[in-house]
Amino acid sequence: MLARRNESLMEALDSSIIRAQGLVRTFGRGSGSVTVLKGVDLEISAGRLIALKGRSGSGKTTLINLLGALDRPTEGKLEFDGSDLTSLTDRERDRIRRTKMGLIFQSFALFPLMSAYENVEFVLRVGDYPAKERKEAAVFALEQVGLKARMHHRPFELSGGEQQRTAIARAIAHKPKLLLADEPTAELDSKTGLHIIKLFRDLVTMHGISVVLTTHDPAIMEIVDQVYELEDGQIAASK
Ligand SMILES: Nc1ncnc2c1ncn2[C@@H]1O[C@H](COP(=O)(O)OP(=O)(O)OP(=O)(O)O)[C@@H](O)[C@H]1O
Repeated sequence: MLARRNESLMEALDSSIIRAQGLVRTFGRGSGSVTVLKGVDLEISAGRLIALKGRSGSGKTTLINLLGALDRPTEGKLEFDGSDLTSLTDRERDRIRRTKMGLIFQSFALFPLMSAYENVEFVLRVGDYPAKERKEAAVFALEQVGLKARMHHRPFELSGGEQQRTAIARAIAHKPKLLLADEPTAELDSKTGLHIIKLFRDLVTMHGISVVLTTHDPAIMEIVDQVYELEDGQIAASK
């Protein structure tokens, strides 16, 4: 029994959560158009902590938006957890994003008048979770990010690191398979930023979540499993 469970865990870790082939993203039309991604190939296994780097304007956010089904590629194939994201309707893509992905942004984007707990619970409410499950899931997520003791505080009463922890709790409360984080440490000092990355590492290790984050910070690149660099619209593994 245990052996079988280990086997299925290994299979889960071996399988790809993201498969991108020849992703192209062009903005605008005609002579004013700009092609930011020019054929990105990327395969990300389940249970990995991945950093995406590249100079400003290289297309990191553009790529994160494609992976998060917030935007569609101009050309190319993009599979998430076995589903071909390019062939789905907007509604189906929304459902996959809401149930299987968590998104985290640089600016935390918390509701200022709600406590940390209410911020997390509200998103579960929008996702139609039954009331009892919402409470348990919200408290569990806040516990995981080390914020249970402060969960009834509002964002302005929390430090930047605690606000980002709240945003992470909100992104993991529905137990997603993939977390996408666009410069999640940009507004934090470097020590707090490293704590946040260690939290991502724990989530990857304990729950097999995959995390793809963008960063400019070399210290963070040291900690992740793999760094990919965007250059001239294409991607190269650099660690
Ligand atoms: N909706 C859009 N319409 C037109 N151009 C866009 C659009 N979105 C992004 N771009 C352009 O695509 C390029 C890549 O932008 P993107 O935000 O993906 O870069 P980035 O690597 O995340 O940069 P930074 O590190 O500064 O955040 C930029 O030149 C940007 O102006």
